[in-house]
Order: sequence, then structure tokens, then C-alpha cells
Amino acid sequence: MLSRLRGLMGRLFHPLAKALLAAKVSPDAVTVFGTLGVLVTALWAFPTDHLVAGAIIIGLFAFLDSLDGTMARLAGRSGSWGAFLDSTLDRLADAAIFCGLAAYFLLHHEGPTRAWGATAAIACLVIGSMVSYARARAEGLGMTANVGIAERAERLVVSLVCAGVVGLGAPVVVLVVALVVLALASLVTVGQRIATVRRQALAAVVPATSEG
Ligand SMILES: CCCCCCCC/C=C\CCCCCCCC(=O)OC[C@H](COP(=O)(O)OP(=O)(O)OC[C@H]1O[C@@H](n2ccc(N)nc2=O)[C@H](O)[C@@H]1O)OC(=O)CCCCCCC/C=C\CCCCCCCC
Ligand SMILES: O=P([O-])([O-])O[C@@H]1[C@@H](O)[C@H](O)[C@@H](O)[C@H](O)[C@@H]1O
Ligand SMILES: [Mg+2]
Ligand SMILES: [Mg+2]
Repeated sequence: MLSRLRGLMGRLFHPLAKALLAAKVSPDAVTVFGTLGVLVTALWAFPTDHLVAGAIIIGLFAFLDSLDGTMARLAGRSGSWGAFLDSTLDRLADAAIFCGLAAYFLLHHEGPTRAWGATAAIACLVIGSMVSYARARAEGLGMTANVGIAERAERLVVSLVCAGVVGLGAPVVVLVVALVVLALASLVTVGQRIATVRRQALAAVVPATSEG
């Protein structure tokens, strides 16, 4: 869904991408910097109950994930190394965000909120990784699986906006429910990707002839 905004993001980041390339900054440096920014912020801000600052700063660093690709395409340097680095470091950033949220529930809440919140955050991490794995495996086999209701942009927007809103004073149940729904939506996305790959794989099977 939000991946439709990819083109718009590219146009938005075009001037900054040009300026950074002119300053001899590489797309890989932006990828690494953005990941480190998310990692450090998520593992500091969420476990220490700074939900608003965490959501805003992580959101800003996460946008660098759009800038790196824009820079690579502008420089005519997008390729398999960059694609590998980008996707692999995205998994590290995602792990930090959802582990940070799990730590927030474990350290600052009691009872059912603590149990449901931490479990839902870890479920988002594990099932979200399955979503990404399904796509990576499909692409490794020469197919595509870039479909689904909870792709990475949706997972980040829902988790960060709800964390921010709770930090601003909304009841914590808002974040718990959002994470439970996100884990379920991620599971649906895994199913959608499996169905897409199955269609492609079966269409590629040459039917056996009746001749012996
Ligand atoms: C109360 C409400 C508050 C409202 C807050 C506002 C919320 C914001 C709402 C919406 C924002 C929506 C933005 C999402 C758009 C996402 C579009 C999208 O899908 O973009 C994709 C990007 C990047 O993905 P990817 O890395 O795959 O693409 P690239 O363009 O990089 O291309 C990859 C190829 O490039 C090559 N390459 C790459 C790197 C490299 N080093 N070398 C290379 O060669 C290679 O070929 C690769 O294959 O995804 C994203 O941008 C991630 C999503 C970011 C979403 C951030 C969400 C922030 C939201 C909220 C945060 C703040 C909340 C604060 C709330 C405060 C309290 C109210
Ligand atoms: O597959 P997914 O997790 O929903 O979404 C993402 C892809 O849209 C993106 O191209 C890739 O760089 C990310 O690492 C991640 O895989
Ligand atoms: Mg990127
Ligand atoms: Mg990425």
C-alpha cells in the first residue's frame, strides 16, 4: 500500500540526494548511518520510556532508507551489493525497534499490559521477519512477492505513530492493540506472499505429456 509512495519519496529526496552525492557521500554510508541511528535510538528511547522522542527520531532515520536508494539510482550505482546491504540492515533496524518496544513493556508495565505488550512486540518482529524472508526467498528463486497489507513501511508507520501517541498521553492499550493487529496483519501478509509465489511457481511447471 504505502510502497506506492515510493516514487513520491524519490522525488522529495531528489535535491538532498544530489547534494549528498556532490559532497561525496555514498549511498552505502547513508544506509549504515540510518541503521545505526535507528538502532541506537530504539534501544535507548523505548526502554527508557521516551516514546515521543523515540518515534520522531526513529521516523527521521527511517526515511534515510528511501534516501539511500534515491542516491544510488541518481548515481547510476544501484546494484546487487546495495540491495543486499539495504535489506540486511533493515532487519537489524526492525529488530531494534520491536525489541525496544518489548523492553518498554517489560520495564514500565505490570500484569496483562506487560505480558500482552511484550509478546505482541516480539510477534511483530518474528512475523515481520517472515514477511521479509518470503520476499527475499521468492526473489532468490527468480519470482516476486512484493505484495501484502503489512509491508515494511506499514509496519513502521503503525508501530511508531502508536508509540508516539501513547507517549503523548493516550492509554497504553492503544499501542498493545496496534501491535496485536500488526502481528495479525503481518501473518496475513505472509499468507498473501505464499499464495503469490505458489501461483508463479505452479504456472512455471511444464505439464507432463501423456507420451511415454
Ligand atoms: C498522530 C499522527 C502523527 C502523524 C505522523 C506522520 C506519520 C507519517 C505518515 C506517513 C509517512 C509515510 C511514509 C512512508 C512511505 C514509504 C514509501 C516506501 O515504501 O518507501 C520505501 C522505503 C525504502 O525502501 P527500500 O530501502 O527498499 O527502497 P530504496 O529506495 O532504498 O531502494 C532500494 C534499492 O536501492 C539500491 N540501493 C540501496 C541502498 C544502497 N546503499 N545502495 C543501493 O544500490 C538497491 O538497488 C536497492 O534494491 O521505505 C521507507 O522509507 C521505510 C519507511 C519509512 C517510514 C517512516 C515512518 C515514520 C512514521 C512516523 C514516525 C513519526 C511518528 C511520530 C509520532 C509522534 C507523536 C504523534
Ligand atoms: O518485504 P518487506 O519487509 O515488507 O519490505 C521491505 C522491502 O519493501 C524493501 O525493498 C527491502 O529493502 C526491505 O528490506 C524490506 O524487505
Ligand atoms: Mg533503502
Ligand atoms: Mg530498505
